[in-house]
Amino acid sequence: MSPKNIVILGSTGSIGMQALEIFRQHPDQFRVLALSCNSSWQKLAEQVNEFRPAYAFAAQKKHLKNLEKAITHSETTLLCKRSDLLDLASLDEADVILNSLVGFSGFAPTIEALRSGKRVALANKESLVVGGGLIKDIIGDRQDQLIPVDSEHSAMLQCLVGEEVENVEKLVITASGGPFRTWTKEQMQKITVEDALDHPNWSMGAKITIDSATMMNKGLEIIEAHWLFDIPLERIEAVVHPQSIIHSVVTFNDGSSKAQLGPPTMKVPILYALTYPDREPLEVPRLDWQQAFDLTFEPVDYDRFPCLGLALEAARTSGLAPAILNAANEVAVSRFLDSEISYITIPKIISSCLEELNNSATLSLDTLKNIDKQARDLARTI
Ligand SMILES: NC(=O)C1=CN([C@@H]2O[C@H](COP(=O)(O)OP(=O)(O)OC[C@H]3O[C@@H](n4cnc5c(N)ncnc54)[C@H](OP(=O)(O)O)[C@@H]3O)[C@@H](O)[C@H]2O)C=CC1
Ligand SMILES: CC(=O)[C@@H](O)[C@H](O)COP(=O)(O)O
Ligand SMILES: [Mn+2]
Repeated sequence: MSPKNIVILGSTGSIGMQALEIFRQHPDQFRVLALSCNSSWQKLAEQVNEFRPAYAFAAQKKHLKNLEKAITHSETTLLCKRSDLLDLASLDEADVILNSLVGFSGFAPTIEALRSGKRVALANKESLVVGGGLIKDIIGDRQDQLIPVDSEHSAMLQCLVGEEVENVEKLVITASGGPFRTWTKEQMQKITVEDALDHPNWSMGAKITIDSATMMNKGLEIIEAHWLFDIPLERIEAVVHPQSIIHSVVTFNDGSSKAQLGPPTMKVPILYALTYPDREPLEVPRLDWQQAFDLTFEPVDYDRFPCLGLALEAARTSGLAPAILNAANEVAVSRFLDSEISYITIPKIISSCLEELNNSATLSLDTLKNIDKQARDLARTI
């Protein structure tokens, strides 16, 4: 079989780099067609020198000269215009677009890739949060155009293979509970950036790590599951599972439940999304069933983690509310990472934006870009 041509949008991030590690294990199966970064030009240059893609994109133009100098061959065309990123998302030669951009920056590339008929391996959950309805309209019944990379959604997809969605009673999405699972409200007043970046089970980019610490991540993931699997919000529930070994559970209408398990590594869901519906061998740790280990479960505490409730409320409101939630969250997380606001201020900013901004409009790329900007501007001032 000829190798699959892969475009990685966000190759210098946590998901992008893990995808490249997989390609090192499978050099005959994947060909890197394009890579991209925002500002990490040195990392991108190293990747370009190793994988020799046809294209490389840096979102920040000021780094283009440095990038050019650091690249040791002439096989790669360097790009930096915003529209170039959209062109990469719809390259004729591409078999799969791995969207591992973070935040709203990943939304337009998802739309562009899907509109041009490409298969998207989607790590960028924010795409479905802000514009799930729009995305569903584009793909129609071509469900296999959009394959989740997110570990819980990959787990659900693996449980759903061979099943009818009509027979699904409930999706149970597991949450590690993050670094503050056992902290009291009083302790949570004094959370530092370092505390919040210390995820117990996963090593990820800064934004999603803070989302896990506030449990906004689970709210975003419930919305993501709702659009991916066409299951009403009230039939999706979160449960805290501190070991992150069961990645999610699907319960069927005959009372049977299926779960997908494995030690926490994103390489499994990344590879599955790139090869779906097939599987390929992968060198990652296995569960050792001869060693005793505990799998425990706890209910979610909506009082200590208000971001989760805000996400569900925005999802129920629908319209532009999830896009407002997302933009306000991105700004609040970035301000927290810059030590400008405290951890407990994050949900307050999001809540104010949801209250103050008008959430009714027809969903389109333009209305979503417009509300994203409005919510960001407001969130910066609170
Ligand atoms: N990491 C994980 O284990 C998991 C991640 N996800 C999801 O995957 C997505 C990526 O996460 P993760 O890899 O952790 O994120 P990272 O922050 O590690 O990487 C993000 C990537 O996007 C690039 N980027 C950031 N902003 C822009 C922009 N404005 N324009 C163009 N490129 C940009 C970054 O470039 P640069 O390096 O130059 O900044 C980097 O390549 C997120 O949506 C996250 O929620 C889902 C499940 C697990
Ligand atoms: C690895 C992955 O998919 C993350 O989204 C992870 O789930 C984050 O951990 P939490 O369960 O703490 O949100
Ligand atoms: Mn996840």
